[in-house]
Amino acid sequence: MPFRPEPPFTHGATPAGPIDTDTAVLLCNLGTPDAPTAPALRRYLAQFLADPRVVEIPRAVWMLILHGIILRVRPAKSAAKYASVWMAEGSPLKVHTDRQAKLLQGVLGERGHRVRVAYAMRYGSPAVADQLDALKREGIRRVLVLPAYPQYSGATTASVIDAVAQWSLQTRHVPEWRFINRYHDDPGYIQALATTVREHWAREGRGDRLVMSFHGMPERTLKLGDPYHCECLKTGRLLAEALGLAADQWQVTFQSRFGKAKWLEPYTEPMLIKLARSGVKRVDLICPGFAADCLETLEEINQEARAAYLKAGGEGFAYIPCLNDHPASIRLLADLAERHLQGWPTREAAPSADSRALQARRARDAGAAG
Ligand SMILES: C=CC1=C(C)c2cc3[nH]c(cc4nc(cc5[nH]c(cc1n2)c(C)c5CCC(=O)O)C(CCC(=O)O)=C4C)c(C)c3C=C
Ligand SMILES: [Fe+2]
Ligand SMILES: [Fe+2]
Repeated sequence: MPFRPEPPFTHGATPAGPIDTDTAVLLCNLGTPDAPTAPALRRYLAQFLADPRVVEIPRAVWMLILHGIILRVRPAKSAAKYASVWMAEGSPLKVHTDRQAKLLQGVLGERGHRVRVAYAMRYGSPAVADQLDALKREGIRRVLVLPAYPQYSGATTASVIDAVAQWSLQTRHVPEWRFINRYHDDPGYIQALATTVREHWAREGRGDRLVMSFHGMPERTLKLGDPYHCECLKTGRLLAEALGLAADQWQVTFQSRFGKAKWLEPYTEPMLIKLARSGVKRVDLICPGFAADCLETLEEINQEARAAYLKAGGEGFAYIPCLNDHPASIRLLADLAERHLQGWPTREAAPSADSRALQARRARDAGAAG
């Protein structure tokens, strides 16, 4: 198999990127369509839903269902939903992730680290492989991969690792890698979530119940050993503890069911309807598993689930936004990165071509004198 062409290599040359460094942090999120249109959705869903990490049913059967039914029906429906949350600069997921990467670059710089921060999307653009190619062209030799998933799952975190591994398979000179697999119980993450809840309460008042809604997964993945469910529950418990909530003041639910199989329960929307019918008048809803607002939070929760709760008799529904570019969120990402960068020379100035040449001359002179 031919390898990707290597960028030209010159001994002693300084890295060619905007920062004189050979270390990068690659922030990776799920991905999103390029436009809120049926053709863009078809391209995006075809890539996303063909990932064997995402849909674990026999390939041949699934490809028939995917291409024969899902990609004919779903793109138009999903495009209309995306259109309802699209921002002037693009898809919310991409806009927030882009901002996170830029702010993270700034904070790590302020903390004295010379690192290049870039972001990539697992599906769609900017693709993981394209970003890794670009980083290599800038002279990057070490990459810390930070999947923007606090809770590990095979469908998300491991799929990002697959994309990096796939690129590695086609690359001659592979960088040094580090991966952050999870941060679901990281004190900084829990505190960042607690801060956004408290700020929300201070601004808008407090509901009767805090519902923590996580993206779902097929239930069988739990039985097959995926740690996702346990990590969601732990995040929920730690957040409730940080906020001093009693057992009847919070609960964890799972949203975004896809397909007909049983997914992790309780499902968010039916639970909200149940709460409304049982007399819980005001709920606050947070989605702790999403590092950035996206279709699943802005449309499915803040539009559809809100409407279902109010229709069932609820009187107040407050959606608490994802961490996005909140200062506590960027601090969290910087703390995570800093911890995992340890031992890599990000605090040393990368030697310039001149200083390397000087060192070489001194070594030569010392050799000649001795
Ligand atoms: C946060 C963690 C996520 C897990 C776990 C996850 C699993 C998962 N998702 C699907 C199917 C779909 N998800 C879709 C959107 C979507 N999913 C996540 C995150 C997780 N998914 C995000 C952040 C988003 C939003 C992307 C955006 O552009 O805003 C969609 C596409 C939208 C739609 O057509 O409804 C699908 C489909 C499966 C099958 C799965 C686990 C097996
Ligand atoms: Fe999803
Ligand atoms: Fe959804």
